[in-house]
Amino acid sequence: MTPTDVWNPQRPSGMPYHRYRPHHERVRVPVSERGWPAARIERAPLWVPVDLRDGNQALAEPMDPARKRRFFDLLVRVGYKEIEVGYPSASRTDFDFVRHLASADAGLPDDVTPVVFTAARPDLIERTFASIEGLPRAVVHLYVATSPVWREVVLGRDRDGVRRIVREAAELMARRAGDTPSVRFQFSPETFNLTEPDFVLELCDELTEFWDASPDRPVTHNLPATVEIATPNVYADQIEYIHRNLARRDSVILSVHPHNDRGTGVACAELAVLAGAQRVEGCLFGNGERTGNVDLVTLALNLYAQGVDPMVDLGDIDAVRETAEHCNRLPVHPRHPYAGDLVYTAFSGTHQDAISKGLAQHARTARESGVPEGEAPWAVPYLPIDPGDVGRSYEAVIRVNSQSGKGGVAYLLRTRAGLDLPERMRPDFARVVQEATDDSGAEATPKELEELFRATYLADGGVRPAVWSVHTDPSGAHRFVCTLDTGDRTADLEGTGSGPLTAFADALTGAGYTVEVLEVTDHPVDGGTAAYAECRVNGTAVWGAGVEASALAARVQAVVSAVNRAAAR
Ligand SMILES: CC(=O)SCCNC(=O)CCNC(=O)[C@H](O)C(C)(C)COP(=O)(O)OP(=O)(O)OC[C@H]1O[C@@H](n2cnc3c(N)ncnc32)[C@H](O)[C@@H]1OP(=O)(O)O
Ligand SMILES: CC(C)C(=O)C(=O)O
Repeated sequence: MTPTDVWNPQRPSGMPYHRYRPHHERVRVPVSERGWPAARIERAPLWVPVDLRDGNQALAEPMDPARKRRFFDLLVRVGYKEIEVGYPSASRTDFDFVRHLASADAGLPDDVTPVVFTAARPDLIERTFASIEGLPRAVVHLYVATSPVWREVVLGRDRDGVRRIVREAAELMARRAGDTPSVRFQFSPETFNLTEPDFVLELCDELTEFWDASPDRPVTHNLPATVEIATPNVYADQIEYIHRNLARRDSVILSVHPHNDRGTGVACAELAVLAGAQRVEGCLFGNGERTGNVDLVTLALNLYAQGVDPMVDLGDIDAVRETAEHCNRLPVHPRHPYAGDLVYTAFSGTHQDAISKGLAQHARTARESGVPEGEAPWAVPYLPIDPGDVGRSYEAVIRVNSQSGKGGVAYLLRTRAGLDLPERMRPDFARVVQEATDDSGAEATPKELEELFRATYLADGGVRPAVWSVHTDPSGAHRFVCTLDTGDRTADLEGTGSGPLTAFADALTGAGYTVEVLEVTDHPVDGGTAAYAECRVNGTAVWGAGVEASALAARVQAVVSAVNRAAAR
């Protein structure tokens, strides 16, 4: 046995992993300098949603015109300024949608530029230009796959052959656009991440030159991880290499288009921006081919959570999500970053404890510094952003089940039922909740928690002071006089003490209870007072509670509740 066998007992999987080649054997990235590891993202890149094209082409049921328009309006509302609106040569719906945007009554905002997508085929390019006639501005986006496997298997061309397709398409585009500045060009070497970097540079530089790009009319070179196959650092190296070596760099908008096959689309996009990308294409909530395009919502809110303006307004994330779900006919996962139903919810005890302490601290800090809670710096454990910032309420932040602890239970009782249990009482009620949720195996809603609290502490029990009064004599001593109903009989009792409760405890000795009041607190509630008392009853410490119209009645009731709970044990 080697030392490794001691701590790593894993054995060969038996799966045919040898069928796959690592990325570095397929593409060599000639990195000589690497700036991205130390870079920071200090401003948002230009986000370009491609939901209406790449997202749409991945749907079993592509969007109908009404859904397309609804999605487009959402994207405009959120604040996207360049939007890929379709593949007009591919379907009548897409063609008609672009024509619709070109019509006077479409209300295309002055600061929004539609992007239209085309393959490098003359008939498709012609149709694409026919679709944008009358649009005040547009980007025509040309794509051709460039990597060895796609060249050989799909296109049946070598590097020169692909260069010729690109060149001929570019010529036709330039002819159709004339020198109108309202049409700009975009090029995507599809499968960029699998392509030899020198070939990408060759194609991009040639187009920059041929289209005569300038800082006033830049060309967009968009470098897709069409199928994500390497770790994000590799993509970052690829992007940085192109960024450093592109010709006429100030006339090029360097864009990326990550997919998410390895589940690292977001990381690829972020590292690509560190590496020099200025524009990111993706889809809301990561819809798109296979495992999806990179998720633009996550990217924007990741920046937001770092104190960087995301330049899009996601303040009502549920409305954004509902529209995307409706248009795509696909649900967003409950655990989806920032937007899922459960992402601001804690079920587990220690998380709930930390969150409720954090929220209380946040409220205190805001109060003390005189700023609204929604403006105060955010530092609440387990919640990377304030749910309120994306339109989520705090109501669902803490939910109770059998894995919850006293902190979460107390938080819900306080915030949802107005009952602020003293710290030392919380474990007592948490045990009751634990038993109930262990039995049911289900979550306890705030309403159920309140009912459980009432059933545990406030229900009528064995003894009840039917009539009672407290008298204070001039020396300050208290006398408690009551008729105690014990269910099967009543007894007239009287006791004295330094306060009303000690006098009541003294009276209870007449009914056979030795009661010592150990701790009692109260606070106002709607229409009265809630009181909590810990009493030693016949030698056992027990908590009780009362909710009554007056503070004294609530305190007396809390002692009665403790006595009854002790008797029921
Ligand atoms: C990574 C991406 O997302 S790329 C975008 C993919 N999106 C779509 O395909 C959605 C819309 N597409 C369509 O509706 C259709 O594919 C159309 C209308 C564009 C073309 O349809 P068809 O003419 O029937 O061709 P088909 O769909 O079979 O595509 C295959 C052909 O396109 C060629 N092709 C693939 N990419 C390109 C390209 N970028 N430029 C030129 N030709 C291309 C293939 O080599 C193949 O040609 P071949 O038939 O000579 O072998
Ligand atoms: C062609 C580009 C933009 C694309 O959609 C991809 O590679 O996924």
